[in-house]
Amino acid sequence: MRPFLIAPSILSADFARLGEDVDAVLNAGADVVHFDVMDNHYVPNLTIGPMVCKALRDYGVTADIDVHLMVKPVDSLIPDFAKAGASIITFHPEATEHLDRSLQLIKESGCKAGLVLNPGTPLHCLDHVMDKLDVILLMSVNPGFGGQSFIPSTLSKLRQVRKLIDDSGYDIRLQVDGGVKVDNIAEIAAAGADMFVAGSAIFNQPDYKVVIDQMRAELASVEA
Ligand SMILES: O=C(CO)[C@@H](O)[C@H](O)COP(=O)(O)O
Ligand SMILES: [Fe+2]
Repeated sequence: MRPFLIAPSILSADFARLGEDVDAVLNAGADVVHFDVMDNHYVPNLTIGPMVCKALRDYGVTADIDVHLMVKPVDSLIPDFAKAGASIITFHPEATEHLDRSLQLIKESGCKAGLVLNPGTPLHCLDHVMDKLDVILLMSVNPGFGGQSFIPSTLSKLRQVRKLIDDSGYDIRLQVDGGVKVDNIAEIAAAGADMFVAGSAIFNQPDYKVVIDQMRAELASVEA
């Protein structure tokens, strides 16, 4: 399996000093910035858009920015986020009329593309698009809010998707998002995830490096 990636969700960052907080978490050892976009329509919460992504780039953030779109419809925002500096764009299949077209739009915009499956979303929507995916994101909470508890049935879903990816032969990351903490990250990795979104577990602690180091130590026990 490829190296594990830790992607702090900036939903739990300090928005009043976002650039500094993102720098701090990257300097503490995070790999990727997870950027949650909510529209108060597809999910019952409202967050940030392409201007904030561009602002982070202008501030000097060079790490990959992983844009998790929780918006409906998705297509019109894809070029806007690509221009704003997104590296990866993921969206939920329920939020678009044309799954394949939305994936193609992301690829054409020069970004990596991913699908996000909610806890209750079946796996069959992956069937005919595996060749267009760089990331499959399994939500381990229902989308809309940080700070929720990990839904345990995600573990068996992760095992199923890990097998699908391995059997497909495609180079696809398996990301998990929601309720990821130091005390469950090893179990989640053992089930097949290789990219871990964590918001409250990191940003609600005074020292980000301590948490990220603890997460890496847990992950090392799985790699061994
Ligand atoms: O997409 C979402 C929520 O919809 C996530 O990215 C959360 O922001 C993760 O937060 P924690 O569960 O880690 O606090
Ligand atoms: Fe997210």
